[in-house]
Amino acid sequence: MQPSCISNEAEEEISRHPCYSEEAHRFYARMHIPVAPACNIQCNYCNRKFDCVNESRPGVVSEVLSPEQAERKVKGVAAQLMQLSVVGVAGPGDPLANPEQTFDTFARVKRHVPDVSLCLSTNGLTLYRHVDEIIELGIRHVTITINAIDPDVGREIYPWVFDEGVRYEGREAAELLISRQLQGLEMLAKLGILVKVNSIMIPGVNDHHLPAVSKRVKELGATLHNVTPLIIAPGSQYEADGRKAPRPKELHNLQELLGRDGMKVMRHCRQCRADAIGLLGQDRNQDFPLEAMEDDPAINEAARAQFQHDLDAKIRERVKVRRERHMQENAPKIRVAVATRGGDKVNQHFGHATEFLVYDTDGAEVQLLGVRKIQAYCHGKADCNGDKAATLQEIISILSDCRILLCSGIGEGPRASLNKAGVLPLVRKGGIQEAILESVKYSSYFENINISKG
Ligand SMILES: C[S@@+](CC[C@H](N)C(=O)[O-])C[C@H]1O[C@@H](n2cnc3c(N)ncnc32)[C@H](O)[C@@H]1O
Ligand code: SF4
Ligand code: SF4
Repeated sequence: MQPSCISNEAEEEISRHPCYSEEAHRFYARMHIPVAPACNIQCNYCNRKFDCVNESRPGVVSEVLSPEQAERKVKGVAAQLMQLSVVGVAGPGDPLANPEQTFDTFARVKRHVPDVSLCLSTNGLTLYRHVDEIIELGIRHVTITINAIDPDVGREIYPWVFDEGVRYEGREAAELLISRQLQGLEMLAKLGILVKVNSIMIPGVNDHHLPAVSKRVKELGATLHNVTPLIIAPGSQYEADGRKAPRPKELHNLQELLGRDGMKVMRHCRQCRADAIGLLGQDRNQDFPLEAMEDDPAINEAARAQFQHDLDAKIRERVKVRRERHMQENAPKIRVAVATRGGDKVNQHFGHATEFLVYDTDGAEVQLLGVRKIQAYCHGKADCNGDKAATLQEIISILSDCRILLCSGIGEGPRASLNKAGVLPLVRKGGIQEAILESVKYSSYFENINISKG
């Protein structure tokens, strides 16, 4: 199969995968199973040791599961969560640095919950060695994190790589990793596997290099490019170096640039934990404690199929309406930030938000621009109790191009500060799209705010 040729079967899988399809992410849930603690490389941004309940970022988990425990948990979740469509292994380390646990887990999931898609997220170092297992198990989605294709850039990201008993450092380490990543990508794409490439935007290291990465991975058959911002992980090398996360505008500009070059770009990544369960942005792991899982729960396959069939119809209808209402490129737009815990609803108090979804609207159509994390929350402070005033200023600067902020509640202090900064906070509940359109109409500001600040 040609890399760029997507079969009907693949189209259908994408339409149910919350990460590959922006529409699916409103309705379909994924489950990450944390069965892979070890890693075979070091990235300067990653620290899996730091554990903090407030943290929601990749590499963080409450507990690592054995394949037996993972099976129990997946069965329990599938019995309760009808919209579960994807089960993936994404850490907390690298799934392919723990191949026995990873593939044993996938085999169990396939046996007991055959209707879910399997998904794997890896740094790609040993991918080429596992292609047969991936095909055999029917794993249809693989994510490879590729931050550089130039070893001189890569050496600033990866201090070491460990392969077959040998530790590589410096340029040599980056060279080996990059060649393996590109090799694995090409092999999988040629076999019709849907490959998503993750790249972390690291200002001053690879930000200017990512268009070249995007071009190369597209040539090799990647389906989707997911560029996410660096999160300054406490205890990481980049924290010690004083590196900074990119500004939302810089990330947005880069995503736009890659999109213009013809790559399909993911904009709704929530940079989930390695044990996240539920709709994107709505982590329900705490609702499914392992101890509460039954030994052999009844999974009603017919009910799951009917439920998902109805979801598909809803998605098709939304896509049709969106196409009809397609937002005019040059129409004046209003930028709206939304505090949400997921579920496609305005349901988060401003003070509890750790991220905002940002949309543009012309008053008739609503378009997701991306996710903005609040970096200041756990910004390298071991107790996560940052200075409140500084945190508020950071949030205001992150939302400064927005005209309206929708949240389920907000205190008087932040309300006044946001107002002063030209962002109108409105307390709303319910569906995001409806709330955005209603708030824009409702607002007597409408005439005054019909030109986007962004
Ligand atoms: C925890 S990793 C697990 C899978 C695999 N080890 C990998 O790196 O691709 C999942 C994703 O989180 C990203 N990630 C880890 N730490 C991060 C950080 N501090 N900032 C941004 N992305 C990060 C990784 O680069 C990867 O794309
Ligand atoms: S490859 Fe993944 S798990 Fe390993 S150090 Fe990098 S981000 Fe962390
Ligand atoms: S981290 Fe991004 S790509 Fe991975 S499951 Fe979450 S939203 Fe999807």
